[in-house]
Amino acid sequence: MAKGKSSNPADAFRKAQRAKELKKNKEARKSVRETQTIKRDTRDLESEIRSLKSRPKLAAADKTRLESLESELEYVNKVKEKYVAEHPEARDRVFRTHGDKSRRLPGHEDEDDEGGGGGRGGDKRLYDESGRLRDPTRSVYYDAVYNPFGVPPPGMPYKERTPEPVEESEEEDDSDDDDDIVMPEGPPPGSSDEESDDSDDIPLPEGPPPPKPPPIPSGPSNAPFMRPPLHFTGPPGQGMGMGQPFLPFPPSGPGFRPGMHQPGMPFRPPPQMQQQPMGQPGFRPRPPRPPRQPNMPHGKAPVVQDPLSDAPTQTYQGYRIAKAEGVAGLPARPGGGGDSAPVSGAGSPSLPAKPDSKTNSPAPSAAQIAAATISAAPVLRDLRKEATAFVPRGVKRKAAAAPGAAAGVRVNAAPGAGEVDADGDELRSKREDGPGLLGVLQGVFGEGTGAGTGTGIRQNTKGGQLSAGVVQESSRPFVCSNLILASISSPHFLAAFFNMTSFVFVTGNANKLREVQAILAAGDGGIKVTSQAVDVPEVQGSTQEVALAKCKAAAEALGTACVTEDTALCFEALGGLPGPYIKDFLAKLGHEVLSSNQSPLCLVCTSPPYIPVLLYPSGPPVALVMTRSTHSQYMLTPASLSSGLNTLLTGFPTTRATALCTFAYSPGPGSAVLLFEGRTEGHIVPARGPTHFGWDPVFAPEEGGGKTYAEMDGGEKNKISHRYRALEKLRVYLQDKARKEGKA
Ligand SMILES: O=P(O)(O)OP(=O)(O)OP(=O)(O)OC[C@H]1O[C@@H](n2cnc3c(O)ncnc32)[C@H](O)[C@@H]1O
Ligand SMILES: [Mg+2]
Repeated sequence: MAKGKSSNPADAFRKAQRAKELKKNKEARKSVRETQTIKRDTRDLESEIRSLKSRPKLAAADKTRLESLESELEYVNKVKEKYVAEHPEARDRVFRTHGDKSRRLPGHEDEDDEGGGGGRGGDKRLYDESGRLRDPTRSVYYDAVYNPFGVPPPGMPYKERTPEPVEESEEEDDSDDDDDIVMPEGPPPGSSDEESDDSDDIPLPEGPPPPKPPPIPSGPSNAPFMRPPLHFTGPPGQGMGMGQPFLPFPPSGPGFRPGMHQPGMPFRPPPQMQQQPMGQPGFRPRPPRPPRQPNMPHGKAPVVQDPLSDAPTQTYQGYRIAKAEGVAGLPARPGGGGDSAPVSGAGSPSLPAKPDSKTNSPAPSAAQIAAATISAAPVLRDLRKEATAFVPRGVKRKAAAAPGAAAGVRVNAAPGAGEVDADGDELRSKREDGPGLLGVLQGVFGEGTGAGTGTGIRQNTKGGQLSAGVVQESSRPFVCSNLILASISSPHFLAAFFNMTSFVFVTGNANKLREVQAILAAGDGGIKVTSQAVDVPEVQGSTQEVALAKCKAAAEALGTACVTEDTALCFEALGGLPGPYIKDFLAKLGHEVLSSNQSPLCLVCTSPPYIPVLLYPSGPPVALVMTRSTHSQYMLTPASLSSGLNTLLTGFPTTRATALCTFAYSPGPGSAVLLFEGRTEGHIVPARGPTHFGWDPVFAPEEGGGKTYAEMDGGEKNKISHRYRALEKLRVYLQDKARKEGKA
C-alpha cells in the first residue's frame, strides 16, 4: 500500500470527488473573474493614467499608483484581447472606451464621445456608439423618478459618473488560498466545459429549461421604453451574454401583470406609469393595488390579510359589521340579495336574529349592533318558595288533611325532633332535659300554689319557657305577669341570699342556671347560687353595654347585690354579629337539623324542575335546594336549613365564631357593675346533637374534637365553655372579696 493513500476505497473516492469539485470551483471562479474583467470599463483607468502621466513630476506614491494602474490596464486589455480573438463580433462592446479606439472596428472611430455633445447630436446623450441606449444610471443626471433616462438638462453636456469599484474589490480577495472551501456547484455563466463534465455530477431531477432570451429589438424606435442593459451577464454568445443584446426583464412588482409582456416585445410600462407626470415635484409613484387573482372565487376574501397591502388593517369585528352593511369594496355575501341591502344575523350566530318580516321593523344597524349592551341582572331567589313549590300535590293534600296541621305544607328538616306549633315553631319545652331550673327551685322551695298567691315555683307554659320569679314577703308581685312567682320566705333562700359566698343569679334561663350551678359545684369554692328572674329591658349595644345595663337594672329592681349573665355568639364573617342579639336570631331562624338516626328516601322529580326530595319515615318531605357553600362550591341542602342560623354563613369564606359569656356583678343599687368575660373559639356547623339549649347544636368549639356543644355531655362542655371561663373569674373575685371582708 502506498504511503498516504487511504486503504478505504470509499475514502479514496470521496477524496477524488472533492479534488474534482475543487478544480471545478476554481475554474468557475476564474471564469467569473475573466467575465468581469471583460465587462470592465477601462476609461477611468486610462484617464487616471493620462492625468498621472501629464504631471511634470510624480511623487513616489503616484509612481507606484501609476505602475499598478498600468499593469492593471495591461491585464484587462490582455483578457479582453484574448476574448475578442475568440469572439471578434464582440469587439465593439468589449472595447467601448475612447482609449480603445484603435481596437474598434472600422466605421466606429468617429463615434467617440465625451459628454455626448457630438456625433449623433442630441441622441448621443441617450445612445452609445453601438446605437443602443446608454445605461441611464451612469448619467450624473439620473434619477429613478424624475429623470429615469439620465438626460442632461438643455444646454448641459452629458456626463457619466465614475463607476463604483464593486467588481474590483470582489476580485482582490478571491485568492487561491480558499481552495478548500467547497463552493456550491453550478456552471459559471457561459462555461461550456461544464456540459462535458456532467458525468461526475450527482444526477438532479429534470427541471424546466432556463428561459430563452428574447430576440433583439429591431432598431432604436422602442428605445424610450426599454430599460438599457446595466451589465453584461455572461460571455458573449452564451445565453444573455455579450453576443446577445440584453433585453431586461419587465419590472416585477405590484404593477406588473403576468401576461402583459409578450416575449419578443419590448417592455412597456403599465398605463398608469405612462400617464404619470414624471417631472411633477413631490410626486412619488405609488404601486397600484394588486389585481384580484383570477382563480380566486368571487366574494371570498383572502384568509390572511396581506401585510404589505396598502389596504387599511381591518379587525374581524369591523369586517363583520361592514359585511352586515354590505360595504362596497368588501366581498359580497355569497348568495346574498342586493349589494347594499343590510344583512341580518340570521345565518350568523353572533349577530342578532333577523327580525320578523311581518313586523316590518327595520333590521338593527351596524352601529346599533356595536353599541348593544348585554346585561344580566341578578335574580333574587325565594328559596323557601322554590323548595315548597314542587312538593307533590298528594303530599300537600295529606298534610292539609292531617288534624292540627297547618294549612300550608311546612317543610321540617328535623322531623321527629320536636313538635311544631301552628306557626311552625318548634315546641322546645318537650325536649327539656333534666330537672331544669323548675326542678331545682322546686326542690329548694317546694311547688307553689299559684301566681302571686304564696310560695313555690311552677312552670309557665307560654312558649315552653321556664321562668321563675321572686315575690316579696308582702306577696306583692315583683315582676311582670308572665313570671311564676316564688316565695323568698324559705330560710334556705334567705340564708343563701345574705351569705357572701352565695349570690343571686338573675336569669330566666334554666339552662344557664343549671350550668352555673354545675360549674360552681365542681369548684372548690363552695359558692352557692340562687336564681331570680327579673324582667329587665335588654339594651342594644356591645356585649359589655348590654351586660352593664342589665345588671344595673336588676340590682336596682332587686334592691340588692346580684349577678347577671349575657351570652353572645359572634360570627367572624359578620363582624361579630349576631353577638348579644343571638337570642332573637335563634328565635327567628332556628337551626333545624336532619335527624341522624333516620334514613330518608331520596326522590327526584322526573319532570322539571327536578328537585330532589328527602322522604323520612316520619314527617313531611324535605326538599333539597342548591346552596352555595363557599364562593365556588354548591351543595344540595335541605330546604329548611336554608333559613337556619347556621346557614347564615353560607357563602362566606369563614365559619369561625366566638362564644362570649359576660357575667356582671353588682354589689347593690347605685354601685359600679363589674364584668367577667369568658370566651370559647369555635366554628358554626350544621346542627348536630340535642337541641335543648340554644345554639349548642351549631357551635363546635375548637377544643371539642369536632363535637358540637350539644354533642358533649355537661361535664365536657363545662370544662371548656365560655360560661365556665367567665364564671371562674367571677368565683375568684367573689372568694377574694369574701376573704377580705371576713378578715376585715
Ligand atoms: O334571662 P337571661 O339570662 O337573659 O337568659 P336569656 O335566655 O335571655 O339569655 P341571653 O339574653 O344571654 O341570650 C342568649 C341566647 O343564647 C342562648 N345561650 C346562652 N348560653 C348558651 C349556651 O351555653 N349554649 C347555647 N345557647 C346558649 C340562650 O338560649 C339565648 O337564646
Ligand atoms: Mg336575656
